Amino acid sequence: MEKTQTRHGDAGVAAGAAVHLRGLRKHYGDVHAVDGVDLTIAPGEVVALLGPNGAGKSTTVDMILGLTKPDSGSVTVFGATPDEAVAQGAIGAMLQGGALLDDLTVRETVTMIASLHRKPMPVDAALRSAGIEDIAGRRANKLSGGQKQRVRYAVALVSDPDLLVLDEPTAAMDVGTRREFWKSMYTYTDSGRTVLFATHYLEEAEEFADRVVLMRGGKIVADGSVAEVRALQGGRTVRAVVPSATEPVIAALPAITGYELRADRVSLSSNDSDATLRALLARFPDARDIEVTAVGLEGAFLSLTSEEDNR
Ligand SMILES: Nc1ncnc2c1ncn2[C@@H]1O[C@H](COP(=O)(O)OP(=O)(O)OP(=O)(O)O)[C@@H](O)[C@H]1O
Repeated sequence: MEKTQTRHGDAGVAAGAAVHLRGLRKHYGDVHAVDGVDLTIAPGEVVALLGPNGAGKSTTVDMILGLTKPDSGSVTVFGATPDEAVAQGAIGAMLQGGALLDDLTVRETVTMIASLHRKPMPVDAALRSAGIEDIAGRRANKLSGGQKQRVRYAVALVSDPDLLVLDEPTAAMDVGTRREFWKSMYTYTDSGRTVLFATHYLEEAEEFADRVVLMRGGKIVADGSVAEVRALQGGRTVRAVVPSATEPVIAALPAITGYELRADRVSLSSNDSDATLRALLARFPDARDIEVTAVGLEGAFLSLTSEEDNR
């Protein structure tokens, strides 16, 4: 829970934060795209922004980058306005479908962007980090979707920014390319830089983020470490093969919040897996291949983003 800040205290927090959003709002007619977001990201944090389609992630990202002006509320990036932070090269951004110039090669594209910045990293270092040295001579119109994404990543990186903001960075990448991409991100975050990325891939958030911010209907509905957000949706899943299972008995097992019975396979959602498992074994001694797993981030995501809008 965030504490109420005094004017002076809030200014102090804002100055020390990588990203500081306070009372941020953006409405389009009746659509409350972002509806009162408070968020402070400390330098060095790797934060995943999650939420279903239309939750307000891109609009939030656009306001952090100064591409969209809020209706009300404030945004600071390392204590400066977004425009100042961008001008200083402090923010690198990789946006969904950011345009690339078809006639330029990959190297020319990255070199051109580097020339716009005061203290860029060497172009070769950016190409290497993005894993695109081997296609440096290729024109943008000859690249696959995943390769284009990596060029956008090199473009975001070349100013050597302290904050990287990535909107669905791996959307067009295959599984192998995604792995490579995140490996390169590790190198970047190891040096203490800050990353905010919006994603639809929960496993990416689970694996790479220190912190998960879950949005729904323009508001933040959960914010914490992966383990904390997962724990908001307590409970476990008990799976077993139960040849003699019958639906009425399964449905009456203690502590279950849901069940599925397919042929002889039983899957039980439980908020006390010990009690459920004991009763299952007592009723069905032939139960075998038993598995108890914690509800993943996906379970928390689904439950937190699909509840009725009653907040
Ligand atoms: N320029 C705009 N004009 C009107 N409505 C907009 C505009 N931009 C966004 N919206 C609306 O604001 C809401 C939030 O959109 P936003 O793109 O921020 O969501 P998102 O969480 O990024 O979704 P997705 O996962 O689909 O990218 C949506 O209902 C969207 O239709």
